[in-house]
Amino acid sequence: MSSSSKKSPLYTAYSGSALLETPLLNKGSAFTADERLAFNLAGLLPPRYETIEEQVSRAYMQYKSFDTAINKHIYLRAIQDNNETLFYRLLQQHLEEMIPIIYTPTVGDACEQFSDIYRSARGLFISYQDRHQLDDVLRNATKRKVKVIVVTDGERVLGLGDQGIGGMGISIGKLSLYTACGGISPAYALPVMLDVGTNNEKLLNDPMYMGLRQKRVNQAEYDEFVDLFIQAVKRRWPDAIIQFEDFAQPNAMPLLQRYRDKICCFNDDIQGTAAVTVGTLLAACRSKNAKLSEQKVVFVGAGSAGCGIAEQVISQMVAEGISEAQARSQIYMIDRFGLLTDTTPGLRDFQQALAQSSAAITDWSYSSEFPSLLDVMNCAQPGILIGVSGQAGLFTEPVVRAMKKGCAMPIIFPLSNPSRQVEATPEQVINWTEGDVIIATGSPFAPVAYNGRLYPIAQCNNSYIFPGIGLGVIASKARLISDEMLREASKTLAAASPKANNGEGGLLPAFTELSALSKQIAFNVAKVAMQQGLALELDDAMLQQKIEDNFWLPQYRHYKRVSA
Ligand SMILES: NC(=O)c1ccc[n+]([C@@H]2O[C@H](COP(=O)([O-])OP(=O)(O)OC[C@H]3O[C@@H](n4cnc5c(N)ncnc54)[C@H](O)[C@@H]3O)[C@@H](O)[C@H]2O)c1
Ligand SMILES: O=C(O)C[C@H](O)C(=O)O
Ligand SMILES: [Mg+2]
Repeated sequence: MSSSSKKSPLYTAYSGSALLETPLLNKGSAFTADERLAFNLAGLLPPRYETIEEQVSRAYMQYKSFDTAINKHIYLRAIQDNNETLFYRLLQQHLEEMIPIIYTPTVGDACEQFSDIYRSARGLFISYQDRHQLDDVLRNATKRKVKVIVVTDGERVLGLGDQGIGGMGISIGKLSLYTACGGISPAYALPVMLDVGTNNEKLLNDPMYMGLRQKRVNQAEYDEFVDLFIQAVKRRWPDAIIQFEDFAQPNAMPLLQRYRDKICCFNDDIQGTAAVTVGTLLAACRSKNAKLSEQKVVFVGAGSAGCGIAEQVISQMVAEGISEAQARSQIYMIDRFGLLTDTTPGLRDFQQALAQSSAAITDWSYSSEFPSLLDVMNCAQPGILIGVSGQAGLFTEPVVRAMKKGCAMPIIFPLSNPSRQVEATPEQVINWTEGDVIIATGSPFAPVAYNGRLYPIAQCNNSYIFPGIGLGVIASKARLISDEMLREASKTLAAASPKANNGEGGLLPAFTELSALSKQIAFNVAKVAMQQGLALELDDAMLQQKIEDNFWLPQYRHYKRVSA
């Protein structure tokens, strides 16, 4: 790849130090002699003209000099805030090495330490106090033509609970993947943090904490604020995709239900997670010649992710030919107090439809009020176990061994993030099942050597889904994101599984394949959107062309000057 793209020149009114301080435009030492003259840069840069490849070499050398993941993260974020093209070029060249640094697990530390490691502004911090001037706030965004917004209120960041303003780290991380893996130009990507306070006492008492120093506002105030935000976005960027990220359980589903038919939005933790998990389950079932509809599925954590996945699993089982009632009878949701049944008090409405009938478990033996995870393993003998509890260590040795007794090749997905919240490590699961297991985790884990075999560990993370959905929506100008579009993303992912296709290799494609996979997801998802009348009518060649045209690559463009 050359360091300057063949694209037409970009006209800009910026010059001098303002140009160097604009991360979307800054090329640093790669500004050519002509550009340095035209843009008043003489003397502001070391004299040697460098290619982007040379800049990447230096940046990588510096990156390597940091020995902790968080310091590497801070370093990469500094490059992002200084020169976005260089940041994405560096990432493109070292994707597998750097994704765990800009995304899970390190992004979890970055959220927890957000105020301590804060260096410079990015995105929009919209506090409750700004609620009557939201149009002004949105007008201040450095990005003018926003197409994707990742918004959080920081109340449930990964499995780390309420991180207040630190949630901004996750919005930034998700959008970095939109660009690195889905080709969405960084010029179109806006991270947003809605600061309504925090209930995290540690943060409230931390003198460094940069967010509103108050408890979270009450529900009525919250709902009104979020609605004002959504309406302001609709006025400013009517076609933008809004991705809800890491909202806590009481708000995640209600917000999705309130807005999903009105604006182009989705909840990543409910729908993105469901899409990636069903896709990975389909691949896992196919690789052992089984059908998903034949399986009993146990979830540990009946929250946004667990219930979102469970509903999609049920849809998939029905699509395979069993009745909905039968499919529901094969789902076991376990939360803090054990199995959810129709006698469990205080269930949320989205949990109720997933509760087991107490009549179905009358012949089970268990000692507490509701069956525990171990009871469910012994009595239901499931083929699939999914962890989305955010609680480390819940898949204990007795639990995994009990599961193995009832199933020759269990499918076990401890999906909680970041790595330290995982329900069991891959190494433990492989040891306790004597290697007869299909495993995927939410955060990255190194391959595990067991009995002379090396087990690659698939990362079942919604990052396989959202970049492609975003690209497909942008290319086809889809108005909404439907369940059918998400199901299509699952199918596309499952079809790309090396293990299911060839009997060996990873359960999911490597992250280095993500750009190609995202284009495929974009294409298939856009076709479904068109069939549903939700998008532009394009023939296949035109759609393909739109996807390519919208796929931004980290290459410098030539600049020409316009007068201010
Ligand atoms: N891999 C992925 O792509 C992915 C996507 C989304 C969420 N997640 C992870 O899943 C976890 C949960 O996310 P969520 O959005 O569903 O959160 P959530 O808060 O909505 O749900 C978590 C649920 O776990 C339950 N729980 C807590 N302790 C438990 C215990 N000891 N036993 C059983 N259940 C228990 C809680 O009561 C809650 O209902 C997080 O760690 C998150 O990082 C992973
Ligand atoms: O952020 C991730 O890595 C996945 C998911 O959205 C989560 O909340 O854990
Ligand atoms: Mg999330």
